[in-house]
Amino acid sequence: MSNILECNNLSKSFGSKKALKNVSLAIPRGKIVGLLGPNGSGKSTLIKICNELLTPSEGEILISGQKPGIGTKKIVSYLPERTYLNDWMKVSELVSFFTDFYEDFDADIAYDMLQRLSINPQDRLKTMSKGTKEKVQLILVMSRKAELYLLDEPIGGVDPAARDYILDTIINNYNENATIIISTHLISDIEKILDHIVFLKDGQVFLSKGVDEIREESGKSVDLLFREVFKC
Ligand SMILES: Nc1ncnc2c1ncn2[C@@H]1O[C@H](COP(=O)(O)OP(=O)(O)OP(=O)(O)O)[C@@H](O)[C@H]1O
Repeated sequence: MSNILECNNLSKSFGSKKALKNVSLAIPRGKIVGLLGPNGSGKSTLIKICNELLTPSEGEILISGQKPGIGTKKIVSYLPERTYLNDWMKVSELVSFFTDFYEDFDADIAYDMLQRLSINPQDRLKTMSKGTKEKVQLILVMSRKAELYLLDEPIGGVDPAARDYILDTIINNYNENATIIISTHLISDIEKILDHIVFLKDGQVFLSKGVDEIREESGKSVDLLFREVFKC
């Protein structure tokens, strides 16, 4: 089967600023991938190109063999770095909205995860703390049966005690043939669930490798390797 994501010599410029430079990547299906890099290294730019929010300056990106567009929106579930949901809505209304909007949305899974995380579906988003809003958004995104999940900074506002629980909930609810790409700075929290990592440095791929391979070759955790590679 084809790779879920392929970038071929992908570049993106904003004026004279090159946010991505000749990025070539192949991400197979069924993996949990950490898209890691310091501030400004191009992570969100890459994710936005996957979602057609930005267009490449050069090169191409293919999702399941297709350029980003209507076809790929059906198979990609995207959690943006900033919330886009109407915060006057109740969680139950958001679940209905997603049910109407996405054919692959499973409301039962969403309600099950909400219950496990003790979130009342009758609460309005605007009355919730930042971390709880993040949980709701993540639950909505992960309740689709997508082929590719793109999560841009999913758990930054969630307290450390709840992070593991959320990660477990995600892992137990998603389809094993799907791929999850997670952009995050919380590497130590998330590395136990990662199969593969991509390090971006100044808009270029510095490293793209299996996590087990990294540990075997270097004897280091991903978190430690990141701190060494990107030492200020
Ligand atoms: N709309 C834009 N206009 C101009 N420059 C931009 C724009 N969006 C991003 N950039 C620049 O592109 C580079 C990559 O930004 P990007 O947001 O992709 O980084 P990131 O790795 O997601 O960073 P962070 O970890 O801080 O979220 C940065 O230098 C940023 O300033």
